[in-house]
Amino acid sequence: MTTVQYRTLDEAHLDRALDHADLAFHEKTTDRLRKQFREMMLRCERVGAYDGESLVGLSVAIPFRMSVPGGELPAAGLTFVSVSPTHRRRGVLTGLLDEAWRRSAANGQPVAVLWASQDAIYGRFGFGTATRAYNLEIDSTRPLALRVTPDDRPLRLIDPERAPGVLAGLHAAHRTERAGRMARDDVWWRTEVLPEEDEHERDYSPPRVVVLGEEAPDSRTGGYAVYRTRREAGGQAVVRLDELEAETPEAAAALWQYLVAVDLTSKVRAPGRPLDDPLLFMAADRDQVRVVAELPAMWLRLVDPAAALAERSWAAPVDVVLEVTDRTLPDNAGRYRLTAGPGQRAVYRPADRAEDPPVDLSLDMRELGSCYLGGAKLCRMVRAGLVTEHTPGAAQRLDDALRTPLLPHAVDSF
Ligand SMILES: CC(=O)SCCNC(=O)CCNC(=O)[C@H](O)C(C)(C)COP(=O)(O)OP(=O)(O)OC[C@H]1O[C@@H](n2cnc3c(N)ncnc32)[C@H](O)[C@@H]1OP(=O)(O)O
Repeated sequence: MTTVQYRTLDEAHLDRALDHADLAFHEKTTDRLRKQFREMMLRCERVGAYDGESLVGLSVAIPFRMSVPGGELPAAGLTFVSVSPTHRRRGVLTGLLDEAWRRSAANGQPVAVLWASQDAIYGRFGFGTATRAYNLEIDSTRPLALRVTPDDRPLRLIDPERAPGVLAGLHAAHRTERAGRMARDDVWWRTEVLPEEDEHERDYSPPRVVVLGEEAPDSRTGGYAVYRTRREAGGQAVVRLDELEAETPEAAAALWQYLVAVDLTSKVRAPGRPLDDPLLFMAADRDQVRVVAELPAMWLRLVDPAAALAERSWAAPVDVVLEVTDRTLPDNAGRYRLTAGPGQRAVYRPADRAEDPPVDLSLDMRELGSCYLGGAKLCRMVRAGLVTEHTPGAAQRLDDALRTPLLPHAVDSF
């Protein structure tokens, strides 16, 4: 019987780690990507699971700053989570995540986030689906019919090399409008948003970047879209939208109409859009703009719930006692009183005082993680039997307090 040890993945083992990840994810990573991943991993927390000298498991945590309602906080973005096929279902993932929690706490990251390869894996570890997304398809064989008059400023195609400098201002200004969005540095723009070749769909064109309006000194353009195209079997091409940001509804309308009007194309695919994408409301003909899938997007785990809850804003006053289960971080389980309100920093503390009222809601940490960014509703979880309401109206009161004007939306997958 061997014992697996968890320790920082040595810099000298980066290539072994990438071979291991290729094995687990059935990939053959190109030399260009290997170089990029090595550089990325050097900036991250890296945990290796070692059986003797063999690397049998890996997890990497990217240090993010993530928007939450009313602000932002440090988050650990887990990726490259993988266990060798020879060591699966022996608790290695469990060991890797235990180590990840310790490191998140040490690094002052009250939440961990990830994109799951399979829906069934992470709920048991206290992760809940915190953002969901629509995949949209637009019929572009005809002009896009909209109920909003598009901004008539000129559109410019710019060189992707220059794009980070031109787009970053608008992206940064709009990022905190929705919870779940990451701050980007120049490296992230170049390697994750604008790489020459798309890592997952290699037959798409290089990125095209279209910008609305004149170039402003503060790089706050009226809006921009990043997209790629691919010729389909029948001869026509498809436009795949990667990102669209706009100052105003009119600016968004101009960019959507541009994408639909690209010649020799018959469809715009817009994966990963927010569930309240303004396009869904401004479209004059919803037969032309169709939701083809709704998917879980980013998962979130409250590692330090008190710190995380204190960092977000609240839409209404709330004072509830929660009975929380947390199988994988048992120190977070128990009875807690949450007191919060507009303009007030939330207090989340053990409900162990004589004056504390009885439990209002019983739930698992997974459900609290789903609700944290304002995306999921406790009332619906009560109806689904996932949350028990002991005090009538308590779930609605907590939902009212957690509510955000726009739904959370994660753009950067990792
Ligand atoms: C954020 C990301 O990087 S997502 C990518 C995740 N990685 C992959 O999909 C790569 C291929 N798969 C793997 O590497 C591994 O199978 C992993 C990482 C998914 C699981 O690793 P393991 O070491 O086998 O998991 P471990 O033994 O700790 O399992 C813990 C629990 O999760 C369950 N579990 C593990 N994987 C799965 C799965 N794919 N589906 C359902 N349940 C699972 C186990 O049954 C176990 O349940 P239990 O606590 O009730 O006994």
